[in-house]
Amino acid sequence: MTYVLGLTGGIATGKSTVAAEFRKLGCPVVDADEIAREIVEPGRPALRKIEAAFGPTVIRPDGTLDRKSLGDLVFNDPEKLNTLNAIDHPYLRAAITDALAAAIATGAKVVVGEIPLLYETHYEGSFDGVAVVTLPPIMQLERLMARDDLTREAAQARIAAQMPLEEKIARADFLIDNSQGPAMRRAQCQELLGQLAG
Ligand SMILES: CC(C)(COP(=O)(O)OP(=O)(O)OC[C@H]1O[C@@H](n2cnc3c(N)ncnc32)[C@H](O)[C@@H]1O)[C@@H](O)C(=O)NCCC(=O)NCCS
Ligand SMILES: Nc1ncnc2c1ncn2[C@@H]1O[C@H](COP(=O)(O)OP(=O)(O)OP(=O)(O)O)[C@@H](O)[C@H]1O
Repeated sequence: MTYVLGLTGGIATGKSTVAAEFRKLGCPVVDADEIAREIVEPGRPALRKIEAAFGPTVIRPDGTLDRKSLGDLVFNDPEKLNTLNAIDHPYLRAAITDALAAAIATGAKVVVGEIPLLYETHYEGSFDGVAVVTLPPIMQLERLMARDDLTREAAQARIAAQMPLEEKIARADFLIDNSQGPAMRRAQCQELLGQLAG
């Protein structure tokens, strides 16, 4: 039996870094951010709907989505974010479900679904358990500002666009503390895998 583990957390708490660790340890990982980029490739229906809803300024001259421009719009306006979610999420859900089924079909003992909005979009039912990657709020803000070259205000707006990390922590089945270095991260992933696959 495969154990299907959901992996989530706040923005920039380190989900992708932790997912990379699980990959190294042999687990197939389904990455919702990657799938979210695929469903808005040129020619896809979601991209046409986004252009119709947000106008031509969110499309680059080469026909691809201008992610920075759309991000600036939606992360500063909850109504616009709702509009984007209503367009994207049905396509996302279908693609994530297919990708998880394919990963489970490999027969791996543990399959990981890295889903930033796992709780916000009620994906809990797709998983046997959920691990939340945690970080003190000040470190989350600093890592987000540094990684995406955002001002404090822009970073705070992105954090505020998600369910508070505290609430995700309260719902979690497992916690992975990413405030320390790679050795501690690896040890926690190994321990969790041992628990799940054992
Ligand atoms: C708005 C977009 C174009 C901004 O692109 P950008 O390259 O700047 O960010 P990226 O996609 O790498 O996302 C970075 C992080 O932002 C957060 N985030 C992304 N989308 C959302 C959202 N709809 N609501 C809240 N937080 C979000 C997540 O923590 C994600 O890991 C992009 O995030 C997007 O298309 N979002 C809608 C799709 C979605 O819901 N993705 C989340 C998958 S669960
Ligand atoms: N233990 C750590 N120590 C220092 N920096 C770290 C650590 N783990 C991750 N980072 C850095 O923090 C930033 C956020 O990490 P990562 O991109 O994995 O977060 P994420 O949760 O996947 O983000 P998003 O929600 O945007 O997808 C990155 O720049 C990453 O290199």
